[in-house]
Parts: sequence; C-alpha cells; structure tokens
Amino acid sequence: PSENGSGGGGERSASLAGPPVIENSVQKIDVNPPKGTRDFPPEEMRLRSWLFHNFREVSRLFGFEEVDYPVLESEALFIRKAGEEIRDQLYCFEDRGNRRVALRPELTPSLARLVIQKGKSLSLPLKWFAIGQCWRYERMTRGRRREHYQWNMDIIGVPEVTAEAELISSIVTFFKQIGISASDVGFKVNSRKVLQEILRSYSLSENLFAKVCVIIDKIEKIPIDEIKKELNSVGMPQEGVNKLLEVLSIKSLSELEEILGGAGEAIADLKQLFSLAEKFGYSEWIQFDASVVRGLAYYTGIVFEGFDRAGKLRAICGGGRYDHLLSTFGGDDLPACGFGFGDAVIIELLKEKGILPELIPQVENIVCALDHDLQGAAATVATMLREKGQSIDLVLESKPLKWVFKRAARINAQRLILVGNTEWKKGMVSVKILSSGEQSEIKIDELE
Ligand SMILES: Nc1ccc(Br)nc1
Repeated sequence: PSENGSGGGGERSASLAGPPVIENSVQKIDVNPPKGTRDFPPEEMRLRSWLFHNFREVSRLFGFEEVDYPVLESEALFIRKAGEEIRDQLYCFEDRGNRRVALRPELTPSLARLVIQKGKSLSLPLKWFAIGQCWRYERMTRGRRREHYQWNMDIIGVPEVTAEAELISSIVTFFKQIGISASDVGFKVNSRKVLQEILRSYSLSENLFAKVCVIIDKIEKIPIDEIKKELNSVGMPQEGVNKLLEVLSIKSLSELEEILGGAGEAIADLKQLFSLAEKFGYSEWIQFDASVVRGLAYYTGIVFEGFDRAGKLRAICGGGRYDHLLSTFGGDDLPACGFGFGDAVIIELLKEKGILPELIPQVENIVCALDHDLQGAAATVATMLREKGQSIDLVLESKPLKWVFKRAARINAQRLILVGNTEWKKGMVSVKILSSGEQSEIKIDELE
C-alpha cells in the first residue's frame, strides 16, 4: 500500500515502530494522540459540546434533520481529477480485504451516496445536517492538524437561489447566536457561472471548468505567474486567461453586468441572492467578490465563504451549489447546495474577540456517607434523587470532610448532602447549600 501514514496490516518500518518493549518491563507508551489529532479532555470537550449545541440549535430552527455516515468510505467517493488539495491529502489505505478505503476528508460525497442509495423513497426537498470528523493526511512538515469536525447543512432538490439564501441565513443566525456580528465577519459571494460564461465566450470546453476553478482558488496562496502557468497548462489560451483575471478583479454586480451582459444566469442568480438577503435581513453581512470560487471541484453556481473582517484568520466556513455531484455518482441529476463549517477557525475567532464562553462543570449535588457502613444509604439517596432528575456526584469511598468540600468546589456542586448516623436514624439527611452555607436537616422522602 502507498505510504500514507497509516500502519496498514504489514510490518511497520523501524522509523514508525512504537517504543521498544524490553522483556519483563514495558517502556511508557507515547501518551500523546497520533500526529495532527486532538484529545478532548473535559475542559476542551465542554467547549466542543457548546459549539455543537449551537450548530444543532440553528439546524433545529431551520427545520433540518440530522444525519451521519461512516468516517470510513470507499476511496472512489473522493477520487476527482481536478487537482484539488483535498485529493492530494486523502487519508487512504488498503484494508485487510484489499479494498481501497479512505477516512472522509469531507461529508458531501457521503451525503450524495446516501441520497442515491435512498433514491425515490426520499421526498424532496431534503434539508439535512451533520456534524462529523473529517480527515486529511498531510506531511507534518506544515504541522497542521489532520482532523477537524465539520458542521454541514445541505438542501437537495431546490434549483432556486432561495436555497443558498436560506443556508447563508442559517450561518448568520449561528454567528449571532454565539455573539459574532456583521462587524466581525462577512460573506464573500460569487457564482461560478461567471467563469462558465467566460469559458463559453471563448468556446473553451466545459471540462476545463472544474480544473480552472481549483486553480483560481489558489489565487491568494501562490504567485499570479504560477496561476497563469497552471491555467495555460490545463489548456486555457492566454487571451482567455487575461479575460478571466480581469473579471476576477471586478468589484460590483453592475460592473460584472457590463462585462457579461445582463442575459446570463450568473447575474440573475446573484441579483436574486442579494435581493433575498434584504428580505432575510442580512444584507450587511454579504458582499459580491468575483475572486471567490472555493476549492472544491463540484461547485457549479453560487459559492460563498465566511471571512473575518480583521483579515487575521483563514476562511471560517464555505459552501455553494453543486448541481451535478449526484449525477457524477450515477444518481439522478438533483439540484443541491450546502456548506461546511469547521470547528477550528471559529474558536480562534472567538478567542480573538475575547468572547469564548466560560464553561464550568455542572453538577447539582455531591452525596457523601459520613461512615463507611452508610455507603449503601448514600447510594439509596443518590438513586432517589437521580430518579427525580437531579445530577449527583456520589462519593464512592470513605473520605475526610475536607476532601469532600474540596471536591465539591472543584466540580462546582450546588448542594452537599451528608448521610450521617444520627440523621439517618430519623429518616433524614443533612443538606448544605454551598453558595450560601445554609445548612438544614431534610426528610429523605422530601428531598428534591
Ligand atoms: N478536508 C479537511 C480535513 C481535515 C482538515 Br484538519 N482539514 C480539511
């Protein structure tokens, strides 16, 4: 199998072997997660859960249904020949059944596969969302992460730009929900139909389309001469290259209309989108930008990306229309659009803005037996309260009170419930409200 960082089933070369095990003694294993991956201990997991809760809340507000797919897919799902980075960094390998498989680098092809699998049993339009871990295998020279979680929202079966407008509205809703405003971020919006119309006007074949988009997406990442060279190398004549680069610098829809003429779909779609943005109330969030094409080969129409206005961070999210992806997999040619929203840049943005949420562990009660022979009684009290929906940290071994108070503070317990002999004999327990210090004896069956 090609070296791609995974161990595969065969022997691993010495450079990849783990620490040597010396007979009758084991050297400490590497306790760090694999290169480019993250653990989520409680504090980090609270922030991730908070982020995902906000993703899910917005998805609920927009009437989207949650779906998920295997993180492992057939490699074929992601084999596209448009020169995308996502292809170069595919985390792929041959499994023990000699099948070519890959850790998914994105969720959209899995969505397309499932929609085709379900076929006519699905009633359109579909509004599906997913939050899934996605992978890439990148040489660690760049030290970048190899996994991230992506929130995806997709609308299948709606050819109108109303679908893209709805998707952008959902992201605006998300930003507002976590305290981000239009002065912090915006959306650059364009249509790939602009490029399509240029290729047609130079009677250049449509199969150049995807490759040209992938090259143009690198316009801010590599020198312009390199862009021109790559465009020439995929077969664009110099005249077409110059026209294309001229169009990419257009700053307004009216200017674009002058160049393209008013009859094309690109202008119509963009005008409709900006008009709908007015009605949705998010005009201040979006701007036309002819240089945005996004880097995925399958986009065919409107494309958009969320950016931080301070210009310090990479794109926050991105998406667009991909009307032919399903048909390239042998399915019906269903119209489709969607976006991906990663879990990393947004956290960097919140840190920049100083609005990361303060998330503390939440447990309502800590229950402790004062004597070892009351451990069972404490378990009974804990169970009774849990059946009433109360969260309980049950102290599971005899501990000095000082230890119990320290733990109560660390886990931010609201109440301390002590099970002591004297009270227990009266069918009572001692309850201390830890914020006020107020203490009382309460009958067990009156506890709530
Ligand atoms: N596609 C992709 C996957 C994983 C990461 Br990290 N970034 C991009």
